[in-house]
Amino acid sequence: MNEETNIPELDVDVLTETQAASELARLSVLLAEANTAYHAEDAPQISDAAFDALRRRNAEIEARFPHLKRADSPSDTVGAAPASGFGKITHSVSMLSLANAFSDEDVGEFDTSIRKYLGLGAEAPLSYTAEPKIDGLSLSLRYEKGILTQAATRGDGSVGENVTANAKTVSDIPHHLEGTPDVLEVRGEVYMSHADFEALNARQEERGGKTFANPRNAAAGSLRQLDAEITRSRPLRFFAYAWGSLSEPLGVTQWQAIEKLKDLGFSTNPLTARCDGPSQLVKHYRQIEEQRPDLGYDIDGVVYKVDELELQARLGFRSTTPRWAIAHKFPAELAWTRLEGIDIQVGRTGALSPVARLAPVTVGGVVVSNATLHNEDYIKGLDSKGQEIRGGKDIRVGDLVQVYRAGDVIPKIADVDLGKRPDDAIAFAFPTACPECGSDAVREPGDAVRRCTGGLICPAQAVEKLKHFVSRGAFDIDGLGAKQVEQFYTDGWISEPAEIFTLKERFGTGMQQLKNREGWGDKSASGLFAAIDQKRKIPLARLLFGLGIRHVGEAASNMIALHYGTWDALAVAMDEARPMEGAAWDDLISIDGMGAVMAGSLVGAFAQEAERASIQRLIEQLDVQEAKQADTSGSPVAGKTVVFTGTLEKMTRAEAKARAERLGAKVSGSVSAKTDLLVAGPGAGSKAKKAAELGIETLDEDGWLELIDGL
Ligand SMILES: NC(=O)c1ccc[n+]([C@@H]2O[C@H](COP(=O)([O-])OP(=O)(O)OC[C@H]3O[C@@H](n4cnc5c(N)ncnc54)[C@H](O)[C@@H]3O)[C@@H](O)[C@H]2O)c1
Ligand SMILES: [Zn+2]
Repeated sequence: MNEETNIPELDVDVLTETQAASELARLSVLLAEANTAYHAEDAPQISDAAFDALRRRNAEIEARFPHLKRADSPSDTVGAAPASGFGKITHSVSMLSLANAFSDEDVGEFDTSIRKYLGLGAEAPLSYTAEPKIDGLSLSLRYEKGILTQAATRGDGSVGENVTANAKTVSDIPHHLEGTPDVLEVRGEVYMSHADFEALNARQEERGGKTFANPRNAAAGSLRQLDAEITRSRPLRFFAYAWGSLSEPLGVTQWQAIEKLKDLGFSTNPLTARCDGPSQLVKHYRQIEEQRPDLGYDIDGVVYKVDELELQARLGFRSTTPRWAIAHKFPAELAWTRLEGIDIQVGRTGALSPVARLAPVTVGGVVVSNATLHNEDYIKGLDSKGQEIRGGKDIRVGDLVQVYRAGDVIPKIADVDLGKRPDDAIAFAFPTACPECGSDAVREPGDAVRRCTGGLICPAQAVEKLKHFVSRGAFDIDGLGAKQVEQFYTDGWISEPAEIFTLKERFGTGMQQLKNREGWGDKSASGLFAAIDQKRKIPLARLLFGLGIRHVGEAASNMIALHYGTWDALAVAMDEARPMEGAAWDDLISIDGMGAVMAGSLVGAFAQEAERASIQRLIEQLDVQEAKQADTSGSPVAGKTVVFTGTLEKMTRAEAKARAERLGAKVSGSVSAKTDLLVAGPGAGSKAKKAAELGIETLDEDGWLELIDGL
């Protein structure tokens, strides 16, 4: 069981091949969704630790079943595709991620593997640079003849978002440079200081705007604004630490290049050092770790890079990371504090989530007063398999607990000090009734979570559902955010999504008073009605995502919408699939990325009478747009099954797949008799062999690009 996604997970070593394939499909969807939430929306839905665990699980399954590795494998992706709304910039040199080291031994191994790759003996000199890993987002700045012409985010590593106007508002980013090569692409990190972050959140809070979970999200959310004037009002900073295209080298070592960037007028990090080997690297790491609380900005590790640029060039890249660099991450941060209470929050799907209320404590420069307790077993000291965690120690109100935070969005409790437990502390009794509506809260077999059975009568579920309904990936109604729907709900004006669309007819002129209410600014009622009316016409995928059905995220909604096309077809199919067997069920399960859990949840939502009636009332207010595959007439690959293998040099796997799918092709992860075309880059192995055996047409990357040229 993944603690945060609450989905049962089988051990990797007992998976059958079929289970493994469906698990890889599921993980690719989950990870793609998490990546979009984190990188494209700057609003992570799960913690970094949960994300890293899913990614590791995916890698483990791929290692056991290499032939099942998907064309869109999350192991081969960086970040997320550029968000719509921004112009796109194709990077002349890819912007990649970094491999991680978690221990001193890992650093030793990093040095050893580099020596081995370069054929250097253990004693041969080999220097590195060591510098803080800034927790922000990377940005590439292009200067032509000294003038800043372009700024791009990393995006998916090969295509980023055009944020030129925004970057120009960052005080650390020069608009003109003297004495530069004709082409100079400077790369570095945009970040926000702790002080600016807190002031920004306080301001946002006052205005009823969006607040940010941490400085990284704030920096990313501020740079990635469609209106550069908003970026200008946000205090962003920039450290330069790398480069892309250059018409002339900046030096022969990393160190020289950074010095040169500094001379040109960029801020470079003052804690950068040159080190002679692993022991010096680790020593510098400890020094930086000590200074970390006083830096005033977030860092999450120290980056080591081979100093000689010629050696960097020889070492080159893996699919998503350079071989010549590694990020030595700081361990999870820990602090002890008193647990003052346990609150139960009720979510959109009725899940009762226990939250620890803590005596405020600073963990890594951030004041923490809440931590997640996951579920009732976790409080008891058990994991999802009924095995002991924390040595089986339960968590009680009054306990001294160890809080930990690993660059994480949500702090957790790592340990309990039984020696300091008050004599009168009693085991926590997890409620069996919903604290919000009093309905029974039940736990289905195999589910770690206890859920309120109140459904639509539960105010907590109703509010969370409404908040989700108006969220960015769903209806995204201008001027109607989480705060506003909550207020409408409390006032009794809106109790379900359909009522958003009948607000005007029910309250009409009475709503002029909005203006005078907190959080509404100058937004007039007529402006709000117009924004609501605009969203009556809604794409099927957004509608489906907006319904907030358990397990059905954005990516899944897209696929389901494309599969059924229209609302009517979808609704009929869900009714037919209700017995969870038969043709309609099989058809549902066949959708790429769909598992039995998601399918069951989807069918269940349509089968539940009150929920269905509520959905029906909503549909009557809407004009649901048909989801269509792009026009593929004239496409030579429409209807064909294509497999990509080997290294693609001009596009990422994800891009190749997306483009092929837009052209009407079906992209598969493995070669079979049904395959029509294999696109094989360098390093293509067993798949190319199999294709040759089966007599399947094979093209190299250039051949493929030529085939689809102009489409
Ligand atoms: N919570 C979630 O849902 C979620 C989703 C996706 C990713 N993540 C988290 O994001 C991280 C993965 O993101 P990533 O691929 O950007 O990798 P990363 O952040 O671990 O490392 C790569 C990045 O480090 C940055 N960097 C900072 N200082 C640097 C320096 N001095 N030199 C070189 N690079 C420097 C660069 O921007 C580079 O792109 C993980 O920690 C993961 O947990 C979380
Ligand atoms: Zn309830």
